Amino acid sequence: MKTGFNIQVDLDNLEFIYGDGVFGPKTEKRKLNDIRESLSDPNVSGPEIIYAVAMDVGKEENREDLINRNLLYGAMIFQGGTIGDEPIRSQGHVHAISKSCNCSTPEVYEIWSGEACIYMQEYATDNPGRCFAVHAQAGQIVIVPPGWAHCTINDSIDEPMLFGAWCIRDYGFEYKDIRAHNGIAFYPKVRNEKILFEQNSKYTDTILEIKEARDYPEFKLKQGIPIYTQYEKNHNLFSFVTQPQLFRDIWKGFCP
Ligand SMILES: O=P(O)(O)OC[C@H]1O[C@](O)(CO)[C@@H](O)[C@@H]1O
Repeated sequence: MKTGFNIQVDLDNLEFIYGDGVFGPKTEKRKLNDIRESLSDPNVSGPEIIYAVAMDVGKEENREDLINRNLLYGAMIFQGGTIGDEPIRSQGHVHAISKSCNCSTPEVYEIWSGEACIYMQEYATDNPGRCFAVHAQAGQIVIVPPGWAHCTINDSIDEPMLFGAWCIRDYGFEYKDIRAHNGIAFYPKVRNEKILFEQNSKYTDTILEIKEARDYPEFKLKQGIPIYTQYEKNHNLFSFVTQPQLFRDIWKGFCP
C-alpha cells in the first residue's frame, strides 16, 4: 500500500496502525443504520459496520503546517461485501460551506488498495445536473469539485478498499437534499459480480457518464506519486482544497 507515510491496517478491527512519527485517531465506524436513508432499499440487511474513517492523519513533522494551512488528510477503510444488491459504499453528501473560505470545498481522493468508483453529481436537487462515476485503481487520484454531491463505492466488491483524501479542516457534510431523494441519482448495483448503475426515479431523467480516473494537470498533480508526498514536496499544492474560491475558472465546467 503506497500512502506516502507509515500506516498499516488492521482489517479485523477496521483500525489503522500508525508507524513511528505518524499521528492519527482511532477510526470512527459508520454503521448500516446510519446510512439506510440513502440506500435503494432502506430496510435491507447487510454488515453492521460498513466503513471506518480516521480523519486527521499524517506525519508529526507536518502537523503544525497542516493546521496552519487548514488542510486535513483522512484515511478510510471500506469493507468488502454487499448491502443487499448494492456494493459497500458511503451514503453520499455535499460539502457544507466552510467558514474559513465561505464556500463549499473540493476533495482529492487517492485509492491505496482495491478499486473504487467515485460517484458524483452536480446538484442534489430534482435535476442532478451532470452525473459521473469515476473508476479508480490503486494509486489513482480523483477530484470531487466544490458543491457536488458524491459518494464512494467499493468497486472491488468482495475485497476491502482503502483510500486517503485531502480535504479542508473545517469540513461539514450536508445530507438533507440527498436523503430527501432517497439517495444519489444513480444507485450502484452488483449484477454478475460487476457494478451497474440504476437511475433513482426521485430525480429527473438524466444520463450517467462512466469514466476512468484522469490526470489533473490544471492542479499540477502527478500520477504515481502519493498525494501526501506531493504535499510534502510542495506545501502549497493543495491550496485549491482550502481556498477553492481562487480557482473559480477551473471549477466552471469541471469534468472529473
Ligand atoms: O457520510 P458519508 O456520505 O457516508 O461519507 C462520509 C465519508 O466520506 C468521506 O468524505 C470520504 O469521501 C469521508 O471523509 C467521510 O467519512
